[in-house]
Amino acid sequence: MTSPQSNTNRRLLGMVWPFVLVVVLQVVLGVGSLNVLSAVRAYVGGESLWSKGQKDAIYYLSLYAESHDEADYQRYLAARVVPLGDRQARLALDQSPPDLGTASQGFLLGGNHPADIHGLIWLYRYFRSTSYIESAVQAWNEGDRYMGLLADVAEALHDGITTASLTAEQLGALRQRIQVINEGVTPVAQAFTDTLGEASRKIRDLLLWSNLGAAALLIAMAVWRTRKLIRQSAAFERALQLSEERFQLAVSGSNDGIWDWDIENGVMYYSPRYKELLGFSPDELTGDITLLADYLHPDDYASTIAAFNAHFSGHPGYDVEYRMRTKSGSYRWFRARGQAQRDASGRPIRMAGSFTDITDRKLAEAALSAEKKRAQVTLASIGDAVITTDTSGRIEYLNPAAEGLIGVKADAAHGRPLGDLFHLLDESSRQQEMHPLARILGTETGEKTISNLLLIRQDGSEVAVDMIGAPIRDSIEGIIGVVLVFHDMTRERQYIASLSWQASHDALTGLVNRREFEHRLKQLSDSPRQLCGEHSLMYLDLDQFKVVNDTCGHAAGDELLRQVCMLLQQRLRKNDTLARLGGDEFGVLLENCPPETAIGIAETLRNTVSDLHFAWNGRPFSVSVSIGVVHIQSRPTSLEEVLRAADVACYMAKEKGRNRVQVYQTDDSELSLRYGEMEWVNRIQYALEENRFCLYAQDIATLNSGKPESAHFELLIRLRDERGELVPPIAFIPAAERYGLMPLIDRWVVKMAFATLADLLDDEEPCPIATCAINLSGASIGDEQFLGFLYQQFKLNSIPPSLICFEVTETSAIANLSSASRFMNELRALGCRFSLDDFGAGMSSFAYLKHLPVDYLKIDGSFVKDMLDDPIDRAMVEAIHQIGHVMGKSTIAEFVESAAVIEMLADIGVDYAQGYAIGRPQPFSSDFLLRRRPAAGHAIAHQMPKGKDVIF
Ligand SMILES: Nc1nc2c(ncn2[C@@H]2O[C@H](COP(=O)(O)OP(=O)(O)OP(=O)(O)O)[C@@H](O)[C@H]2O)c(=O)[nH]1
Repeated sequence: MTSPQSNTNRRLLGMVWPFVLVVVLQVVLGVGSLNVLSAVRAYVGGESLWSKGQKDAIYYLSLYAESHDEADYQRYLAARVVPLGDRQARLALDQSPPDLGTASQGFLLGGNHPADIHGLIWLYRYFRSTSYIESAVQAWNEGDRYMGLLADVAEALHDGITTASLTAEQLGALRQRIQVINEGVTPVAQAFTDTLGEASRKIRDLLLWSNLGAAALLIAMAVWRTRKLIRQSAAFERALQLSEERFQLAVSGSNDGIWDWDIENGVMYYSPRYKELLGFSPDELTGDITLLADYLHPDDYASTIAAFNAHFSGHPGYDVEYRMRTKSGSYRWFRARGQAQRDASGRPIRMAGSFTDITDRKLAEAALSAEKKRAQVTLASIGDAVITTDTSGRIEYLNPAAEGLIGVKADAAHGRPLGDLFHLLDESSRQQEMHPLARILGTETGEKTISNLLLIRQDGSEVAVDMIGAPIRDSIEGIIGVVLVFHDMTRERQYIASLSWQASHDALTGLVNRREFEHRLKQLSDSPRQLCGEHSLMYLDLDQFKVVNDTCGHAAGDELLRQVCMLLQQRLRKNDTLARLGGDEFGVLLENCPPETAIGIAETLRNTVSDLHFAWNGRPFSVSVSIGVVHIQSRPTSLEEVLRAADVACYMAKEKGRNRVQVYQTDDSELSLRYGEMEWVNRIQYALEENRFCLYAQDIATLNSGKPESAHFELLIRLRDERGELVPPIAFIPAAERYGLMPLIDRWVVKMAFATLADLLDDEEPCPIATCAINLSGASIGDEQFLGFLYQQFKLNSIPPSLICFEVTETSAIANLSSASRFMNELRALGCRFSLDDFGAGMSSFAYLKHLPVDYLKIDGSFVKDMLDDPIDRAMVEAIHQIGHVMGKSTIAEFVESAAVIEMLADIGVDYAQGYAIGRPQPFSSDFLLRRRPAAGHAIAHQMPKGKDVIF
């Protein structure tokens, strides 16, 4: 790996090498020039010595020729050493190869400075053939030739002198020759000098120009290189700018912040976007790396520092997610990524990176994770078995319900093919089912619901299941597996069986219920057997059953019902159907049973019940049953008719004193009457729909003053029949009571009465009414919904409750004693009053009276009517009045038809009287009410209850 330093050096070298080259060239040129000049100078100096040596040699030889002094000759020899040395050097250099040692010696002999020897040799060797040097060498050669001639002369002269053989002429000739040589050598020496001088100048000029040229080249190169560098720098700057722009674009496009940490100097740079992400402006948030610690979420501190340390110690890349506090104080999630720059020793010196807001991603991840957890918890907690497989059918996941269903733990099942763990059969055919995957992946939508399967486990045990399968798809690979959901149907099957049992049976007794009974009866009447068979239907109703309930509670009643059922069942044939039709009513269907046998069986059943010794908590009860019998074959009729006939027959049995069997006879007039009663059901319903009921009011007078109290009256209902004739209540009330229509009639009465009263009360005149008495049936009192209806009506019409007195019959109040007294107490708390109608008719009355919170006792008309003639009736009236008074209740006598009766009642002290002698019933309307407006100053003040909104 190359270090950044060596990279820098290489780049620097790449930039400056041309300069280095030129400088080196310049230096080489300079050094060469100096050498050349130095050598030229040495040659000039040498030549001077050479020339002087020549001249000295000629001079001393001329002197010797005259003086013949050996010393002069020796001087001549010494003087000629320099030219001879130079000659030796030249000749040594002219050899091939040159003899450099001899040449050096020669130059030294030539008197040259040893430091110049190298330059002399170098110049001669390499510039020998250049024109000026060559000319100089020619002159040097020529000079040496003269020195050779001089040597010949010197030798002859010395020989002649030393041998004294020399003649004057010879001497003269020799002197002449010396003179010639001197004359010949002088121009040569001059030429040598000139040539060298010229060469020296030329070389200097040459070197000068060379150096100038080199300098010019250097400048040119410097200019060229600088321009190139400037161009490169501009291009580099452009590229840098472009890169910076791209970087900025990328950064702003990525929406990331940037941080740059100069580790060595501890300086931290945060980009404006970085600061913006934390909610700061660009000139806020300055500081070093410690700033991170201030804003970092305490829980993320350790992991962030660990990531830094890991990266510094060699882990590639720094990538960490943490929460940071923003300027507003809230925390957001960020992802910081970075890379450290290191020095040659690997020590981090700088670190920079990006800073991304990942809060949304984190929230999405958290939501996804919560979703996943929810899905996992859901899968773990749902009752259905969920199995997922890959596309080859190998199991990937089982939820706990699936583990339970197939009897294999998820770990053991993982990776195994489905077929290893269980297989599926069609429940009815027990044929092997196609592999679920093949069925799911074979369909177009991929979803498949298969019901009625049997899942066969590894151990062979079976479970009834329904299966829903669907492919699992992802957005890349398409189908990646299959999910199978198995619903264990075992409980459903049991539940359905139980439901169907419950739908057709009575839970208390286990007998078939009314629905099933009617179904069987219908099947029988529809079947061909009907034609050839004789069947009978019985309707059984226990006598005074509610006495058991009222005195010992419902548990006792239930037990009695169970015991009666058991006994009845024992007395019936196997194919007979005994059903509980409701309450204490039972039905028996006797198939293929002649009338006489049926009557016999009915008697047996009656006797069985009356023989039952039922006791609860030691208290014995005598139990009996009334039975109505219908022979079905006797008159082919509809199912409803048969049932109604049996009901009517049973009713007649009750009417005749109970504990008896009554056979339905079509010509029985009593039965026909009851039967006709049923006709009223439809007529009443139509009358309600068509609003054909109307109200009459009958005055009730106070007997204290002997005058009727105009503002006290009882409302009486009438029905206008289809032909417009008035029908008295006695004609339809029994039917309405028996067939459950009284609550409807009561509601109609209350609505109509309240609306009429409201009209009058709207009037600003004083209220004329003291008491408006309204009859309520037994079915309505004690009914919570009816109570709610009354509250609503009071509120809707703003009727003061103290205006209303509800009349209930003694029998209906006693029949539902506890709920009736609760009902009365609630309304009395509101301000309403109650009177007990037909009092005395029941004669169990007095016992119950103290439990009933009534204000008035209405003495039954049967006692009042004949009291003038019948002392017993009179005594009854007196008794009722006295007991009523003792209990704080006012008394009202009904059926008062004469003034004598009024007088007698007044004598007894009875408080109020009602009857024809007081006033006949009149249509109830505003006129009726206005006629009863009291004299001024006698207006009746009725209080609306406090907080009536709350109460109503
Ligand atoms: N213990 C108990 N009582 C029930 C059940 N269903 C209805 N009853 C009561 O059975 C009684 C039926 O009374 P009725 O048949 O109207 O009157 P009764 O007292 O039998 O008098 P008669 O039929 O006129 O002889 C009512 O008091 C009901 O509340 C039940 O499942 N268990």
